[in-house]
Amino acid sequence: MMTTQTWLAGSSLIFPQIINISSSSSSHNLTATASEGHYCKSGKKLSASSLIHTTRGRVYCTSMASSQNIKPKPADELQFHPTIFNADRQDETDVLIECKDVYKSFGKKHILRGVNFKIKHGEAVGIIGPSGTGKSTILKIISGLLAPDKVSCFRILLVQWPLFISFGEVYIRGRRRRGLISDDDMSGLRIGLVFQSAALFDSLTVRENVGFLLYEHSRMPDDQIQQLVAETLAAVGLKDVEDRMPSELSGGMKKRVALARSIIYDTTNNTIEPEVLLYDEPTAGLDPIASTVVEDLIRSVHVKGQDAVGKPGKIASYVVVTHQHSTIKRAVDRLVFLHEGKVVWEGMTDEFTSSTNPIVEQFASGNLDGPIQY
Ligand SMILES: Nc1ncnc2c1ncn2[C@@H]1O[C@H](COP(=O)(O)OP(=O)(O)OP(=O)(O)O)[C@@H](O)[C@H]1O
Repeated sequence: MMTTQTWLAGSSLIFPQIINISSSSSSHNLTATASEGHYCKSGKKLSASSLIHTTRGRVYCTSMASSQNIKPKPADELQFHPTIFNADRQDETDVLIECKDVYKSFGKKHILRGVNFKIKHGEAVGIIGPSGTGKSTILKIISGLLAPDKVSCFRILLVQWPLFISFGEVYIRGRRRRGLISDDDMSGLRIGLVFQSAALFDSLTVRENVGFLLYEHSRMPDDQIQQLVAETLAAVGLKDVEDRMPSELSGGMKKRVALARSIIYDTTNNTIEPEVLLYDEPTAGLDPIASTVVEDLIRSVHVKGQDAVGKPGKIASYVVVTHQHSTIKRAVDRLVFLHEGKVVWEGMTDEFTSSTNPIVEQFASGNLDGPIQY
């Protein structure tokens, strides 16, 4: 088991906090643990009931929820520009992430059984499907927290020579990811994973939490980080909270701080890479209004949206795993439906409720009768 502050060989992702992640694939074991006994650069002891896997690049495993200071706009006032998905006119150069025949089993449980889909630049994609079908698992595989299984087909050629064919891969900008998290595989794209649960370092201030990556791994001077933290907090509708401790924040504020932490980046780095955010059930457990606020916040940090201070968002594409109809309608443009470990339907959000696919129809209506059986 890896403990906190562990550097993964050759990795390019940073995990300020990961909750309840575990994996035992290949040589990398990722397990969420408490961060007791670990210190950040400033010498402060990190305390949180969460794990930190810190590596050089960045996947931000943070949290997300209601942003109480941002008032939701009515849907008809929102200026979103959905990416038109047209299978016939797909431009492969726009593809940021591709899951190609991805398999994943946990022991004898075969969860993913050949998952195929692509995420293009500018897209806002929802992954939906029945419970336990592997939605969170595919997010963890995309972010590099879990490795897909290698499935080998044993074939006997006519000459009786065995041929092994391996498949099940994630491609990041057309390059196959090797192993779990690797610098080579991830260069050119930053991927953030935003967990539903709050996961701030209790012993650090809001400023230190949001600027964690920059304080630890950039050469930016402190005053520049301080300014960037303030700007990023303003982007998610928070002001004058930098010096507060997480215990002094409401639950919704904590989750906004976590979102700020997931979108901050080193502005002195010449190569500004596009960023993809993966949200795992960001509106689960929220009341309808709080859900709307979060859905708009997700839109606002996207390149096609505007943040709380009117600046265009920076997230190139995002993927949301959700069960909430409101989130499906408001926060994403295209849907990927997973069932029994495979993509059984893809379509635009407005096609979801009119689909005649029996699986989608049953899911959309909540009917007990149909192909989905619990
Ligand atoms: N690390 C793990 N070890 C063993 N089993 C796991 C692990 N991670 C996930 N699973 C199992 O894989 C299955 C799929 O889990 P996953 O969380 O991906 O489903 P999901 O579609 O996101 O479900 P839900 O909609 O209920 O959140 C579940 O049966 C789960 O128990």
